[in-house]
Amino acid sequence: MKLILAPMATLTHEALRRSVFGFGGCDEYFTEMIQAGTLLTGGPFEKYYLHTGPEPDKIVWQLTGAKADALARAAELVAGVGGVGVDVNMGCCAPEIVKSGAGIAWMLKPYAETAAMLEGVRRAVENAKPAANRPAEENAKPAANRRAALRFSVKIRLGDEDFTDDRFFSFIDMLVGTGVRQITLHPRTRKERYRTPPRLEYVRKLCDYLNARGSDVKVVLNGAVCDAASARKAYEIAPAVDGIMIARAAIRKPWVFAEIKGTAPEKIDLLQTGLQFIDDLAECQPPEFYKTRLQRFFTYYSDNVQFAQYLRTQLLNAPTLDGCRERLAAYFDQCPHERYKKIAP
Ligand SMILES: Cc1cc2nc3c(=O)[nH]c(=O)nc-3n(C[C@H](O)[C@H](O)[C@H](O)COP(=O)(O)O)c2cc1C
Repeated sequence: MKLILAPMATLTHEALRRSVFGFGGCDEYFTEMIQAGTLLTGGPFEKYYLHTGPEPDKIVWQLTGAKADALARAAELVAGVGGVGVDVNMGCCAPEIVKSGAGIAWMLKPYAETAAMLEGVRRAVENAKPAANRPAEENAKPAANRRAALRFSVKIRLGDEDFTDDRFFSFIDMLVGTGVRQITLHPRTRKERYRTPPRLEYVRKLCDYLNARGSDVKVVLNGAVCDAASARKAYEIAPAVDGIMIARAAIRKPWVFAEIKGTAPEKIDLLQTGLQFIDDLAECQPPEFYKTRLQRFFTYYSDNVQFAQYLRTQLLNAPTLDGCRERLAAYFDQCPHERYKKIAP
């Protein structure tokens, strides 16, 4: 069973992937959602969304957008860069995204419209040409020997508040009909956001439903997995899943995948891990993004210490990367016993 880093806007960029990789990595890394329209118009920061390090062959591009045509063209572009797959975000509930017609809005539109968008993206992924920045050896191979086309997938929720099993599974029928190869289910409704526990039994129902129809579409479970015990429990609920996807816990603990695999070190140096993240951020992101990316990361990462709120406030108000480094070091100078976090075997 695969362990997968979830897509998280402003969080799952190369610096965070390097942190995860530093503890042994995971099986696939979803990028943060990439705005299809903006990617195509080629803004000054778009190149940063196309970083693939540190494990380019494990990248899954996640796209968001309200326009079918832009999504298809962006899919062709990212698929040309390489990686494992291209995913369409159909679960984001942020009001501005939904209002624009993207994210979960695709679960609420007439099926014909959503199916047409998905078919366009699938064709684009299948037809993508290798880009100039693919390794020359790959491009030189005869077409038949080149890497297979990237996988085409979607990430969804259960739907809107009035969702019913019938409606959910007829939506799944539509997805399968478009040639989707993998479905990640975050089993909450639009309004539930993160308030109620995810209904993981729906992941099992989805596996059973597809299995009963002889479908080979893969299912990935996402929601509230944060350590080995919760991963085990999730897997017991839905043993036919192909993978477990982790979002917030991977920011709090970039070692969470190692923890689940039983390969984490006995103790984690919280200072060194935090400093390394800041160094990687400086290398992988433009200065204009430092502040928001630092804030997002340390909002979660600070949970590792006793005075989390104090550390968070200190770091969120640090004016520069150096200021952030100094404040992080100062915290562990004051609380040296907190620097090393023990990982339960
Ligand atoms: C800060 C933040 C940003 C997110 N951005 C995205 C995104 O870009 N695309 C997406 O499909 N889901 C996004 N999500 C949802 C997560 O991928 C995931 O579905 C959700 O957090 C539940 O998983 P978890 O319980 O492991 O955190 C985001 C979640 C958070 C907290």
